[in-house]
Parts: sequence; C-alpha cells; structure tokens
Amino acid sequence: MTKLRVHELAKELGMDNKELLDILAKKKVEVKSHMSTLEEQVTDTIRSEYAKKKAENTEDGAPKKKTIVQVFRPQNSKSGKMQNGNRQGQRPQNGNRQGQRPQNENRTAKPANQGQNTQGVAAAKPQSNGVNGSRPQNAEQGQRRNDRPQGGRFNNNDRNDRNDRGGRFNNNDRNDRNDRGGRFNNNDRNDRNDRGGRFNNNDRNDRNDRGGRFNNNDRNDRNDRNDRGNSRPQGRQGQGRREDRDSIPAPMVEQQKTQRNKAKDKEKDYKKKELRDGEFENKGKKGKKQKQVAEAKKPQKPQPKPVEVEEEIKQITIPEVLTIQELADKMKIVPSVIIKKLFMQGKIVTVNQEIDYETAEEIAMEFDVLCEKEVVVDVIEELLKEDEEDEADMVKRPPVVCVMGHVDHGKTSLLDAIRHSNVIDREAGGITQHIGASVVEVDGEKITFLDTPGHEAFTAMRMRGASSTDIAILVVAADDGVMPQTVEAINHAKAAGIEIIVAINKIDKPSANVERVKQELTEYELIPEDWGGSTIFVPVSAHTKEGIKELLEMVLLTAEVMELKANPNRAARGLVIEAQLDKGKGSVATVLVQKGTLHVGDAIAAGSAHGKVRAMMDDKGRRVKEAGPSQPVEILGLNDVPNAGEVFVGCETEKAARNFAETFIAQNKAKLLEETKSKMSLDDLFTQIQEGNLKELNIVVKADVQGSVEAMKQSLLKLSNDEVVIKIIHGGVGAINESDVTLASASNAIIIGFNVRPDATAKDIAEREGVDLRLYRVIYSAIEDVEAAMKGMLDPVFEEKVLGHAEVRQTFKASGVGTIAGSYVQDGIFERNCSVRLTRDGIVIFDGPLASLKRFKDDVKEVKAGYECGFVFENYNDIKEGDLVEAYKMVEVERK
Ligand SMILES: Nc1nc2c(ncn2[C@@H]2O[C@H](COP(=O)(O)OP(=O)(O)OP(=O)(O)O)[C@@H](O)[C@H]2O)c(=O)[nH]1
Repeated sequence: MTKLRVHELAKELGMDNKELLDILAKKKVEVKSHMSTLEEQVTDTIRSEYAKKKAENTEDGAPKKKTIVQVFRPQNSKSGKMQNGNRQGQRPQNGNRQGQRPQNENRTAKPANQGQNTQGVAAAKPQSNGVNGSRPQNAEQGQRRNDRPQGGRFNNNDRNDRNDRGGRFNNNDRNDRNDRGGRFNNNDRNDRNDRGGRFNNNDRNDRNDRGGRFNNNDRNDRNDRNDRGNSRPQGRQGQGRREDRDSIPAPMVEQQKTQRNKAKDKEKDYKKKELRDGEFENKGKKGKKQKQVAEAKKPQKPQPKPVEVEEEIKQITIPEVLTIQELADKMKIVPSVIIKKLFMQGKIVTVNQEIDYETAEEIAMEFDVLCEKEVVVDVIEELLKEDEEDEADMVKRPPVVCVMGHVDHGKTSLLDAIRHSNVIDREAGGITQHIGASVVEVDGEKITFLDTPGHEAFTAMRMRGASSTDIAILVVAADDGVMPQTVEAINHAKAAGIEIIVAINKIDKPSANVERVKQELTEYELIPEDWGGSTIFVPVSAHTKEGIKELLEMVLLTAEVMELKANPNRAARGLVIEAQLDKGKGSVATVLVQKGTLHVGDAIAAGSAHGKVRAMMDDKGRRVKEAGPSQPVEILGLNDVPNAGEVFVGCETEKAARNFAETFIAQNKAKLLEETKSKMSLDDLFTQIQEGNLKELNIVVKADVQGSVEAMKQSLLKLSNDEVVIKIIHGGVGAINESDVTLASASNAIIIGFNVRPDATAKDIAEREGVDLRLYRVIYSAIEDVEAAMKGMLDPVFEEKVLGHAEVRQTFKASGVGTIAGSYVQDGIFERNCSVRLTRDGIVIFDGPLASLKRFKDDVKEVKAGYECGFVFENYNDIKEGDLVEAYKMVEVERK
C-alpha cells in the first residue's frame, strides 16, 4: 500500500486539511503541508481515532454539516476530472442530494434495496462514501450501521441497507480497503459499478484499490462507470436520503439547483446513455473516451434531425411541370445527383430542363421519394361555382336548340325555313361562318336556335363547362345519308349529353331515301321510334317546308319531357355565343342568358372582358331592357371582346366585375405559361428525338369575329401530322397589327387573316421582316393553303431517276486512281455527280457514286449517248469488260 498524503487522509476522513494538520500537530506528527505523506501507522491511528470521534460526533450531529459542505466541493472538482461533466456534476450532489439524484439518474433506485444494482451499489458505495466525503452523512447514521457486520453486508448485499453501509463507512479504515479488495475480487460487474462510485467520490486513498480495480477494469470499465453513474445514485439515494433530509441543510442548495436543472439533467442522462451505448462499443481507448463522450453530446441534437427530414421528403408534392432544379429542391438533393442518374440511364438533361409529372415521379421513385400531384385550383372554376337552386324558384324556360350535320345537308336552309329569314345570302362563300342565335315562336312557345355552322371546324367549338344547348337537330340529307361530319356531330351531341332529334332533309328530292338514312343511323345508336328505338326522326324539306312544323313540335315535346327550368329572379349568368369588335359600337357580344335575368345597366364580366350593359338587342335587332333564361341578346358595353363560349356572370358592382375579369386574365396568363412550359417537357423532347426532325408550323390567326378565330384554329390544328405540328401561337379578333407581325417574326410564324386586313404599319413590318401574311375570305382556301405550305415543309420525297446506261468496253489501271472503265454510253446521259449501279450477269456488284467522269484525259460534266468515256467508281476497282453501268440520281418529287 502506498502512503497517503495529508489531504488524502483528510478527505477520507471527511475533514479539513487544516483540521487534520492540527490533529497531526497535536500528535506531533511532523508534516509540512497537506501534501506531505503520512506513515501508514499514523494514518491508521488517525483513522481509528477519527472514526471514534466521528461516532461520538454523530450523536450531537453538529460537525456533520460543516464536514459535508467542505467535503463536497473538493469532491466535485475531483470527480470532475475523472468523469464527464454531467456525471461530475451529479456525483457530488449525490452524496448530499441523494434524495434528488435518483430522480435524475435512476428512478428505480429510489427504493432502498433494489435488486442487484442496489446491492452492488450498496456494497460499493459505502466504501466510497466511507472513504470519501459522503462519510459524514453516513457517519450520521453510522451508529446504526456500525452494528452491522460489514462482511455480512457484502456477502448479503441485497438486504443491506444504507445504514449498514453507513456503518461500514464509519468503521472503515484500511481494512475497508482490504475488504474492498476482497469484495472486488469476488464481485464482478456490480463491483465495477461500485468502483465507479468510489472513483467519483474517491480521493487518493482509494487509488490503491482503484489501482487494482483499474487494472482489472481497464476499458470495460468505461461502460461500467457510466453504469456506475446510474447505479451509484441508487445506492446513495438509499443511503443518504434520510441522512440528508434530516440533517444537512447544505444539500438543499444543491437540491434547488437540481430541481432547476432536473429536466435538463434527465434529458442529458438519456442522451448520454444513448450515446454511451453507441459510442463505447467502438471506442477502446481510455483517453479518447471522455472526449468522445463530450463530442458526442454536441452532435446528438442534430442527429435525430436528419432522420426526421428524410422521413419528410419521402413524399413530395410537385406540379404538372417542373424543372430538374425544382425537383431536386423538393427532394432536398442537389440537381447534379438527378442529372447524373439520368445520364447513367442515357438521358441527358440540364438543371433547367422541364419535365412533366410522370417523368419527375419516375426520377423521384429512383430516390425512394413518393410524388403527389399538386392540385391546381382553377380560380375561374371556383368563381363560377354555383350552389343548387331551390326548385321552388324555377320556372319553365324555352329549349336551346342547335342544328348540326354534314356540309351541305341543309342546316342553314332548314334554320332559314324555321326562321323565315334568309341568312344564306349574307355569307361569304355560301358557308355559315358566324354563330348567332334566334328565337322562334311555335304555338305560343319559344324555341331558341343557335346557328351551328355546318363546317367541321365549327363543331369543335367548345363551351366552358356548361353545355349551351339542350337539343340538337341532326340534319342528314335524305339523298346523301350519313357522312363523316354527321358522325362527328352525333359524337359531339352524345358527349355533351344533348338530346338528338334527327331531321332527314331534302325529302323533296327524287333521290331521297329516308329509310336508308334511318338504317345508317342505327349504327350510331340512333334508332327511330317506329323501329322500337327512342330517337325522334322527322323527314323534312327546307325547300318545301314540309315537316318543319312537326319538327318544331317534336322539339317542344322533347323540351317538355326534359322539364327545362331556370330561376329568372337572380343575377344573370350565361354564355357568350359570339363577340366582335365593331368600329362604332365597340365590343359587341351575343350572349345566351341561361339563368336569371340580364338588365340594361347590369355589371357583367365575361372572361377577360367586363363592363356595364349599355344596351341590349334581341335576335330581331330590337332594343330590349331585359333578357330572361334561354334568351339570346346582343350586348354593348364590355371593355373587351370576350371569347366565344366564355361564361358571363352578372355582378353586383362594376368593381366586382372588374375583379373577376382581372382574375381571369391573370389565370389565363398563368395557364398560357404552363402550356408553353409543358410543350417543352422532357417527354416531348424525347418524342421529338425519337420522331426525328419534328417541325412546327407556328401560325397567328386573326379574324373578324371570335367564332371564326376558333373555327380556324380548330381546322388548322387538325392538319397536324406526324411530321409537322401546327401551333396556333396567337388568335384574336381585329385587324392584323404591329404586334401580330412582330410576334410572328419572332416565332417564325405565318399570319392568316380571315376577313381582316393588316394595318399600314403591320404591312410594312411584315414586308421588312419577311413575315408570310395571308388574307382570306373563305376558310377553305386558308386551310388549303396551309396544307400546301405544310407539304413544302415536309421532308421531300426522293425518287430514283435513271439517267442512262453504258457498257464497259475496256479497263485501265492508273496508279493513284484505280481501275478506269472505258465505256460506251448506250442511252441517256451520264452526269458527273450521279450514282451508278454496276451489274454483271444481271447481278448488281456495285452501287455507289461515280468518282470521276472523263472524256479522254479531261473531267467532263456529262457524257451523252453514243459517246465513249471513262468511269472511275468510288472505292471500287473490280471492273470487267462487258459489265453494264446504269447511271441514276435521286430527285425530289412532289407529295401526293
Ligand atoms: N332540294 C333541296 N335542297 C336543299 C334542301 N335544303 C337545302 N338544300 C340545298 O342544299 C345546299 C346546302 O344547303 P345549306 O343550307 O347551305 O347546307 P348547310 O348544311 O347549311 O351547309 P354549310 O353551311 O356549308 O355547312 C343548298 O344548295 C340548298 O339549296 C332541301 O330541303 N331540298
């Protein structure tokens, strides 16, 4: 055993160095300072004496306080060196604060005797406490404890209570240490725990023991020590609780502190535990451990974060179209990772490349991220949303009817016959081009007719959301039967859920075959009633007016069955049927009121246009003050030309109308951007690449009325094929102006004007910029021209054109040139850059370019039939006399 120093012994005995120095002085033991070493004999004597004194002291309890307070602080500092911050902090407290500690470190420890740990701790603590500063406390109880045999205690650890321990401590002197030694030898883990306790509190005296212990413990002890940290308190608590509570005021300070820090401590302890478990597994070396623990504390907080974040990005919400950068941002990764991944898959993308949802989803899946499509709220749809109306407010309204059918089957004539008016004469080219509406009265009941133009293009016109018509009259010429546009009309009507009434027209014609038409229509599920079906068929003649009345009656009957109703007493709402810009009147819009009543002076909004109804005219051109459900009226007062098919809504104030229009404009802009974006999608790009050189024909359409713009757009878009895609980059009403031309110029587009002319500036710019500007009065011509233009754009079709034939008569070899075939041109002509086909016995042995064509020594442009010449074939020298040479070239031929 090593000799103890004064301060070590003082500590062990729980007294001041000075106190011990005094004692030593009294005993005439010469020591210079608290660092002086003491003979074992002296230490033993003092120990035994002090123990006795302590025992006596505990009776009056007075010295305790002082001792404890003094002892604790040095302990703290010491333990601080040996342990990690937290533990240090706690340990010392433990000594005093037993009561609280347990809470922090180990709740299970509260009961005095708790399983093994407690036992172990009990066994160990006492020592440590005995040796260390806790002693005083123990000493307090010591009397009781003292009675108990230590050995017994150790052997029967479980039951030993704190008193025992305390006793032990009190009695402990060196033997104690010996005991400990023995204990340690016998104890395994628990001992280590105990040791830990000791270490924390120990001063040098313990080092002997510790030495042994350390040797044994080595690295493993680290963990144990940590455990010790936990277990010790248990023991201590047990030990100290009563003692402290009873007698020591000082710990109260600590207690308060502890309470304040309770939460923190708890947290720290848990963290520490976690860390320790993880860390110590990997760490073996003593020196590093403390650092590691300390370091581990820092990263501990951020540690759980990344885990959470990962979970968060497991699902992302992305829009329909986004860039690689945006996707990467959403996925919280750097875009280069995505780019790399796609590159590995053979796809070359850039950060700003836009991809569609599906592609983005595929990419995200590769990174184990789930995608969800962003729900795009259609603000306009939301604005236009309406609640169900009360049935009680509804009154009967006239049916809205449209006339559909194949070209020239007599739609206009029929409508004309119905209206008793002659519309047909007013139309350029004899084709219905405008959408209008009219109201006819039959037996006191009204029917509203929408003029649906017969041309295919017009059938594609769509209304926003709501269907404009209730009943469709399908006109089929009795002499012509079902034609492509008849089928298209049927499909349109069916898709819109419109009732179909078939009007078999031209029955006055001798070639009329009503039954054939009926028969043909059965294929499209239009079965006449007399054949057991449910479709009304009315044979009519627009010319003779035969069947017109029946047709109208059938319309009314169908309408009655449909129970068409609307509430006239509410703000008006309906559809824009047609709109145009009039020089004198400004924006003129034909609207169909569907619900409510529209009055002059009402504020309305229709798409991008808004305003106050200045004046209203009915279908006969009469001024009206109001228009109820199913009534078409022409209105003046809008600030802009709305699109045909747009919903118009009556607003309470002009401001509300303006807001509506502004919202519409804003959304449309966004939509346009989105559309433009999506066209540049990755998906598209790949398709384009796959398809080869995909070409786009950009077109700007300007027309006199919105309906024609729409018609033109639809017709032109249909011309798109695999090789050329038609893109209507702009469509509008009015004269072709400067901005149309600049737009066309910038996007390499052609301008098609329908019933409009360019203004002077536009004309100049178009000429200067070389913009192709075409003006038409008939839609057909425009479409024909575009078709032709498209043919010009299409890749030319090449055909082989045989130029002539020659026979090889002789061959020559020329160095640096190869074999020259001296030939005779039998027919046609041989041109310098033509291709040749060399045949021998009917088998083609060479097919390729003619490298050189010579007459004697000179290169010539061509050699005609009847002349001799020399051929050199490119990279081919196996030429024999008698071989036949065919000259040909590929020429571009016009597409059919
Ligand atoms: N004999 C006879 N001819 C008719 C009848 N109805 C129309 N036609 C003729 O058929 C041709 C086409 O009539 P339209 O009314 O212009 O036909 P549409 O379907 O409106 O034609 P688009 O406007 O071009 O779609 C005209 O020459 C009419 O005179 C009819 O009942 N009997």
